[in-house]
Amino acid sequence: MSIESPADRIIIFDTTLRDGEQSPGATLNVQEKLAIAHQLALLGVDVIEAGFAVASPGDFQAVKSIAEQVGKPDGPIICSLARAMRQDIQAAAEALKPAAHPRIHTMISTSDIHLKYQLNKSRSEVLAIAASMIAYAKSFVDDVEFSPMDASRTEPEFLYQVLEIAIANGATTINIPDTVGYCTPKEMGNLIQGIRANVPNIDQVILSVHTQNDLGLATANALAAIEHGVRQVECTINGIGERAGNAALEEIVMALQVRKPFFNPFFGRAADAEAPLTNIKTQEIYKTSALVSQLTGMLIQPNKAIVGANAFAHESGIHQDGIIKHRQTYEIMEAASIGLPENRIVLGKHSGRNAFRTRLKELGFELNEADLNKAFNRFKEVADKKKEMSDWDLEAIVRDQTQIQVESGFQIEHIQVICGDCTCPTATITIVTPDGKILTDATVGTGPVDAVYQVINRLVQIPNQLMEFSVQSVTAGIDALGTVTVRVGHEERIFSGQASDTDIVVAAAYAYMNALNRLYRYLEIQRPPADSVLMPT
Ligand SMILES: CC(=O)SCCNC(=O)CCNC(=O)[C@H](O)C(C)(C)COP(=O)(O)OP(=O)(O)OC[C@H]1O[C@@H](n2cnc3c(N)ncnc32)[C@H](O)[C@@H]1OP(=O)(O)O
Ligand SMILES: CC(C)C(=O)C(=O)O
Repeated sequence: MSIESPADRIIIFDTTLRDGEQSPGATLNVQEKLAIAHQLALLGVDVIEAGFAVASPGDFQAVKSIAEQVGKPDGPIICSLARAMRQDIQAAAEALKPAAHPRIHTMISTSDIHLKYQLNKSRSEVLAIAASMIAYAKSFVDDVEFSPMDASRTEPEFLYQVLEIAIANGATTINIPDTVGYCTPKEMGNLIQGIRANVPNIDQVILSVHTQNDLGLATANALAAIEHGVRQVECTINGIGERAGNAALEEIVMALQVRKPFFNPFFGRAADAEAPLTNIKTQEIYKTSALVSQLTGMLIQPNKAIVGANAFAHESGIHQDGIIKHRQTYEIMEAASIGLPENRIVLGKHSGRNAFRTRLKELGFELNEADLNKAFNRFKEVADKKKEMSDWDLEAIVRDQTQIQVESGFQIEHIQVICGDCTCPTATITIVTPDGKILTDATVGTGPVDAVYQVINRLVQIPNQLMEFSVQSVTAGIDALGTVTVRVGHEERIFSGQASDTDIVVAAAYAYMNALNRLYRYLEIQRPPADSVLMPT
């Protein structure tokens, strides 16, 4: 893809795989990052920030694989973050080599508080580093983005000076981060206005904004920046990211779509102009959101704008009355516009493979034969226990069955649990180890889940701490599928796992095993063979 006339629309820079992955516990492996990157390309994002190549061998490999497999000539720009340091820029350039459109995103702090306490550098030193490192990045790629970190708390005159030097040394995108989510929308507008008025040549580069959500203002700040001339926004799916997260892609995109007549004049268009303000295929939003939530284990709060379970639900009588009479009395957008499946009942235990495949296709899932068979077998098992199968159930089944399996992990063979108010909860579990051994053990616990987790721990023997456990019902009704999400900690890292079943104790066992398999895989990569050098030195 190319960005020929950035003034005409908003460039969507997705940083789910970089800033989003900085959410505690959202660690993704390379295959998971690739799956999300493919979906982001389908969604139509312009730029994918695939990671921070120097951060770890895994991040380097993820950027490289995404550059190879998603960074096609007609695909998005693939970007890696790099501190304003030679080793970071070299790692980014190396990992991005296979991309048709590579971008290096380099950054250095500019606020006095960061200079004094973190970098221990003077303003003139920071100016010199920014100039030389942007020029260095430019020696590898044409497309260089520069971020003055903590820009919103930087003294404006110094910020203007840094940006002027960044442009003079070849930056093609200037990104303004509100790193600690401190700005209000009015201040953000003034900041952008000040930059546009005081930085020479600023209109020759793409002006971008990166807003954090510490005060819940990330989307509002991004929209305020757009009103003042910013043409790229950095955002993440479901708003995940460091601390309280980033501006949510789906909120910005839908605000620009639903309120197009309001935003059009800021692009020099007539209020009723029809062309979209982004390249996003909004019907892919729901699917992307669900995939990111599943793979990161970051649940979506039910009242989350656009993608929350309640976002299109009408509970109260007066609202329902209005909706029945005329939808738009209480709805400003249609669920279908974000690709939300309608809760229609379509299939049951007597349905065949053809109807199953057709319905999945309508829901946007194109499965290969092996995945289709796995999902169909599971569908039949669930349909035996559950009278009505909704689109939501089908989706949970497909995601469960086709989720990226951690290679060489532990598999649960059988699980049996006895519990009740006059018995000691007891779990018996058989697993297959990565090297093919079959092991069985049993124990009692304070409750069925405790018993199951104790047995799994005894069988798997990977030290870990259960940090979070949650159960969500996929649909209403006593026979609903339950989705269990767990997070386990090991030293400084957190790993998540998810699984669905009509029996939530079974779902809990599989979710825990999924998380432990991720931890197991992580521990395996910590011991790479001596000849595997992933990062340039
Ligand atoms: C606002 C943001 O989201 S920025 C992105 C944040 N993301 C991450 O940090 C995730 C990935 N990070 C990492 O894996 C590690 O922090 C690494 C690999 C980058 C660096 O690891 P380490 O070398 O162990 O350094 P550590 O993380 O302890 O400290 C950061 C160092 O970078 C320096 N630094 C921070 N930002 C910059 C910058 N933009 N340019 C140059 N140096 C910088 C700090 O001053 C500190 O250096 P010091 O140790 O000499 O004081
Ligand atoms: C790297 C920059 C853009 C960042 O994430 C921030 O400042 O929050």
